[in-house]
Amino acid sequence: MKHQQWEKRIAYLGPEASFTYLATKGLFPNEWLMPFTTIPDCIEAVSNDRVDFAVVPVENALEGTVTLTIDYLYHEADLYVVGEVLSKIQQHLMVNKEQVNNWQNIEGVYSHSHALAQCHKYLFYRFSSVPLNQTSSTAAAAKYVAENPDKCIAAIGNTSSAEKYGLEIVERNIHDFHFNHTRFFVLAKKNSRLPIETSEGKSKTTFMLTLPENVSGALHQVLSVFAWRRIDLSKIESRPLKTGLGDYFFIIDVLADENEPMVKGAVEELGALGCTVKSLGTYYTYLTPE
Ligand SMILES: O=C(O)C(=O)C[C@]1(C(=O)O)C=C[C@@H](O)C=C1
Repeated sequence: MKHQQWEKRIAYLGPEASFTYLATKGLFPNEWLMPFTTIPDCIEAVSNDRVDFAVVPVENALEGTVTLTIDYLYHEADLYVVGEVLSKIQQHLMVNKEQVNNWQNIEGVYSHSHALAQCHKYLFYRFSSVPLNQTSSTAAAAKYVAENPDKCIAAIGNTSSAEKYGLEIVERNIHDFHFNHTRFFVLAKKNSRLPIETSEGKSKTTFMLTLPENVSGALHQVLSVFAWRRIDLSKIESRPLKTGLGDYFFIIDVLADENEPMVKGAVEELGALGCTVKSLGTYYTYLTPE
C-alpha cells in the first residue's frame, strides 16, 4: 500500500488495540484516529461531520454479518462505503499478570459478542460453566480485565490489546475455525474512492434493495437481472425491514463498478421491476498485513 499524507479524522470502534483499530491504523497510518464506544457512535460521527471517515466491522467469516452496522446504515444513516479492509482475526485468552498461575480457575470471560461466538467450542469445552460477559469491543474487554487485577477473569482479544493493557496471553488461537477474517467498511458522506493504491484489483459495489410487494418470484427476477448480464454477486443477504414479519431488505455485493454500463442497466431494470435500489458506492478492498 502506498499512502498519501492527509490531515483526516477517522472514527473507529475503540478503544485502542481493538481489531477495528488495527484495521484503521493499517489503512490510515498517518491520520488522526478517534476511538468511539459503539458502531452507531462511529457512524453518527461521520453524519455529523465530527470526522471525515469511520471504520466499522461489517462481516466476519465465522459469525456472519455485523447486523448492527448493516441495519444502522439502512435505517438511520445516509453514508457511502469508500473502501473495505480485510483483516485476519486471531483470538487469544489473556489474564492479569497476577492471575497467570490461576487462569484455569477463571470466574468470568469478557469480550465482544462476535469474539465470544468465534471461540464458542473452546469456551464450551474448557470453561463450560463460566459466565460469558459481552463488552463493546475486544480491547474494551482487555482494558476492563486490566483495571480489575484482583478478579480472576479473562479477556479474549488480539496480541496488541494484551500488550497495550499489560495482560498475559495464556492460550493462543482459541477461535474455533482457522479461516477467521473480518471485513470492515470505511464510511464517508460523499460517494468517492479512497486515493490509496491497492494490490487488490477488482472493485466491488454494495446495493441495498427492497422487492415490490406481493409479486411472486420477485427475488428470482432480481437475481436474473444480474445473472443474464454476467454480473458476479459475492454476497446476498436479507435483513428485517422492521415493519412486520416477512418484510425484508436485501444487501447485494457485486464484483463490478456501479458506472459500468451493465451495472447501470441492471439498476434501471430493477427500478422497472418495482424494486427500490440504493447504491452504497463502489470501493476497493485493502488487506491489513498479517
Ligand atoms: O471487538 C473488536 O476488537 C472489534 O473491532 C469488533 C469485532 C466485530 O465486531 O466483529 C471485529 C473483529 C472481530 O471479528 C471481533 C470483533
